Amino acid sequence: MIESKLSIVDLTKRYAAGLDPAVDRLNMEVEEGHLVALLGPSGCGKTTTLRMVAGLMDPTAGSIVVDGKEITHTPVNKRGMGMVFQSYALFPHMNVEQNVGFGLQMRQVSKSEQQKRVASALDMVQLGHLAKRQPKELSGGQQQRIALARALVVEPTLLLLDEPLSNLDAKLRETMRTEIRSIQQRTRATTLFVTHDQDEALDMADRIAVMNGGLIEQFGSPTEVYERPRTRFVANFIGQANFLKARVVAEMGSAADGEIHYKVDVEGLGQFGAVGAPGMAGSTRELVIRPHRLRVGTEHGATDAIPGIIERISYTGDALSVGVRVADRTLNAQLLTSSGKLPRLGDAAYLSWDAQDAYLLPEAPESSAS
Ligand SMILES: Nc1ncnc2c1ncn2[C@@H]1O[C@H](COP(=O)(O)OP(=O)(O)OP(=O)(O)O)[C@@H](O)[C@H]1O
Repeated sequence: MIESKLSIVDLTKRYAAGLDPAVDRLNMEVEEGHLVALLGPSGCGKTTTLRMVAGLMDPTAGSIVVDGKEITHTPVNKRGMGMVFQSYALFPHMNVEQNVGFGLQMRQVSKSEQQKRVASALDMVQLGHLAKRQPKELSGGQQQRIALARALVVEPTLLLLDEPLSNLDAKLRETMRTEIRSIQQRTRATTLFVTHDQDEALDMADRIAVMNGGLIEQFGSPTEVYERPRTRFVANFIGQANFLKARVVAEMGSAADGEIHYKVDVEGLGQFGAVGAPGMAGSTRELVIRPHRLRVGTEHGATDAIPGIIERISYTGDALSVGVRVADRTLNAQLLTSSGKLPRLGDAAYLSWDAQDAYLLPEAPESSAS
């Protein structure tokens, strides 16, 4: 068994008696060298969790274990963690290299060693040429890179990043994503990364903890949380999804990865193929289909294609996002703009999908009457 770098056990934070806990018995195991994204909507407890791991805030209950040692109440400066918090801005009265070297100075590293390590940390974020600048002479993106160098230079056992890209424009965000990921992979620093941006999490993380109301709803690889969401919340929060309430009529055989291929009945639309966990026959579930997995035909080709009308089109550059009215609902689909003849409002459209792209959620729908 692989020993976790970081174990979070029943971690709870209640800001005041009578308030709901901001973090509610949260459990998580982080493997050495992994980048884990804490992802969730505003107020779900991401920053509170990160601050407790950092030692900036005392938990109400639960424990934090790093390398097998409990550190729940260890003071922040004894934890050996690197942090980039928004509230932890660069020191304004120190130049770039003094900022980056600060942690080493505190640890009484020799002057010559400090110089060497600061230079290499600045190289890592490709800002060696700005070593003598003051923070106010740097752009927002450069400041964030310096903050990252300052966190990395102490070779932290854990790197904690709280929305480190939040103040950057879209283009720089993307560049910095790649940069942080490649630095993290080079240094193998185990990293917790708070974000509310699903694309950032999917792109950067080895594992994603999808949080909701102080709890982790799902912990898994980007592919798992995207392809096999455990709950409607996860399916909705990560990417876009169509939900259809479906009666699971019969088992049709085994699918990949221990899943079962089912025939399902979607009220008003007919019977279709889908996949899900074993044991769902006879129940009512929600079917999740990602918009780009819906095929949109212009002719009634497939026998089980669902006829509809294009009622909304929006252009996103590479793709057209279309709303297709079928019976009493609208399904969202996506078409590549390079895929030939594009639909217009009011056109007839025929929707179909491959069984493996229609996933039955393990969680029962809120009201299971179909
Ligand atoms: N100092 C505080 N006192 C009381 N409640 C707080 C305090 N700080 C945060 N909270 C509450 O705790 C919950 C979790 O807050 P937290 O900042 O951890 O969320 P978050 O997921 O990081 O949100 P965001 O994405 O908006 O930063 C929220 O309901 C918030 O209002």
